[in-house]
Amino acid sequence: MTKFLEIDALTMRFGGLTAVDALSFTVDHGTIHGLIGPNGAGKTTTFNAISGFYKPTSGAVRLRGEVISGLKMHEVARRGVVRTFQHSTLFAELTVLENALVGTHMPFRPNIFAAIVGYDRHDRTGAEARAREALEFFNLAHLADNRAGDLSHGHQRALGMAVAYAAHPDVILLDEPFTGMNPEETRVMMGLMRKLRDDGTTILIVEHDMQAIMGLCDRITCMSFGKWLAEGGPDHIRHHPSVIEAYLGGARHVA
Ligand SMILES: Nc1ncnc2c1ncn2[C@@H]1O[C@H](COP(=O)(O)OP(=O)(O)OP(=O)(O)O)[C@@H](O)[C@H]1O
Repeated sequence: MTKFLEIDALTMRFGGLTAVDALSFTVDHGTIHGLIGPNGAGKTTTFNAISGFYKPTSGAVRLRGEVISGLKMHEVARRGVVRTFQHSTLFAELTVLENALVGTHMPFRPNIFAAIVGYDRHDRTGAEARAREALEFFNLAHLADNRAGDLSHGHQRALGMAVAYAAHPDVILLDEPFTGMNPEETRVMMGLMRKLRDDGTTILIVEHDMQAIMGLCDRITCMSFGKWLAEGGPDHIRHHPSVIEAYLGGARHVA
């Protein structure tokens, strides 16, 4: 059977440093899959290679058997894999709805301003319906006309996901979505992610908040020094001796 999202012997070198070293794992359709590991393990680099931000030194990423590694970011997005960034990439001066509109055109136009002004009324109507649907999905519809920069931190992160969702992706890559969130915002965000998964979107998530990862993920891959270290459900990973050792070496605790 064709694997859904397959990372196959992915390797990424920066000069003499091998940040990701022949990493292989598979993300199943309709799951929340966590990618964890101590600082510097290579998680963000892996994300960047999957999303098209980096071209891997060797190895491949395949979606439903089709190679997507080495493509440009918007080409990867067009094939259904969209990422959010560690830090907010919203347009603070634009409204919430306008930000979501940018998302509807993410797979098609790298030029974001064209997304707002550069297409005919028919296109805009369809795009606006999709943008409003995304806001509805993330409980942001009542804030559509607010300036994105005026939203609370939690709402801004939800809007970041709505922008990604507006592109109707098959896979959303989330890079540290809980950073800077209070427990209530984290709880709400976890609910939104489950809703997204139950709606059929596959999620690959990098996150340091172990409690959130353990409570959220169907499956977890742990990497260390660029290499695959362990994989399994939260209970398997939580008690895995190599995982515990890797984290203790980095003075962190596994929840
Ligand atoms: N553009 C780059 N040029 C050179 N080295 C890099 C580059 N990006 C990452 N690295 C190095 O690759 C290694 C892996 O970094 P990466 O950011 O992927 O790890 P990480 O697991 O995401 O870490 P963290 O949890 O701290 O975010 C590190 O040693 C880092 O210094």
